[in-house]
Amino acid sequence: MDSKNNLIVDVNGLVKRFPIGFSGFFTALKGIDLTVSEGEFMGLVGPSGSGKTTFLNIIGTLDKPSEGRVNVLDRNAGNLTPRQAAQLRKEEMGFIFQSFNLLPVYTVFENVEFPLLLLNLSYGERKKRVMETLEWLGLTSKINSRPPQLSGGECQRVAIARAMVKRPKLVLADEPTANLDADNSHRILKTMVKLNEELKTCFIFATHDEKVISYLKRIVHLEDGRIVKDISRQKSELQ
Ligand SMILES: Nc1ncnc2c1ncn2[C@@H]1O[C@H](COP(=O)(O)OP(=O)(O)OP(=O)(O)O)[C@@H](O)[C@H]1O
Repeated sequence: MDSKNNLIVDVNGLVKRFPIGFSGFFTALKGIDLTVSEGEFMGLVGPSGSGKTTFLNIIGTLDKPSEGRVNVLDRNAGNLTPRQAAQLRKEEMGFIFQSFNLLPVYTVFENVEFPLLLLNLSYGERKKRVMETLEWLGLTSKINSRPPQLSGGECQRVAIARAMVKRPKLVLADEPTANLDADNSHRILKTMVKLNEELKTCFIFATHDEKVISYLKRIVHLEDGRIVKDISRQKSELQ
């Protein structure tokens, strides 16, 4: 099989510079090469300021490379117009953030349904997908609750449901356990492993949380804007 066919992310010579002051630049990513294949469960790991979020944002088409080629889901991310990037995100990617980003006045059902409204599916199809996804996440009894009535762990499970409901090939998760206690962290991580294994969804994390790291099948270490180690692990080495 041609391995190019199942690449979700293909990055070559990525450099990211941010303008600072009047004429200066800060170089956050200093020449990154990386490929990620379908169904991986991997993380960008490294100290604060090493470039994890910057890299994740570029993979997620939320920011553009300064130099280099970044292919995501067979598109050249550097050449997408804002409209094309938004289309790619809404159709093929899921995002999970540390702050959950749920809509507080809407119910759990409505929060999870939201990405499907952007895809013009019928109500019947939306309802079927939302209910199925809430069942995977163990949230069926909470469909009519609103985020302020939920615990942090439940809110993050709603956020995972919202990211998964359109069955994206790629989910990007930036410090998804930062606001959770240890029990809830393990619970949502186990859920994500299960979704990765059953649906073959590719997960890319940005994290320095040891709990998250203990579940990763591949760890890409960043230091000062460069990849310094890329380690794949056997199932027996994982949580
Ligand atoms: N918009 C920006 N303008 C200037 N510098 C930036 C900008 N965004 C990020 N940086 C700098 O780029 C470097 C990498 O930041 P990034 O947020 O990617 O790190 P990180 O590894 O995710 O850190 P953390 O774990 O603390 O979230 C940091 O030194 C940061 O200050």
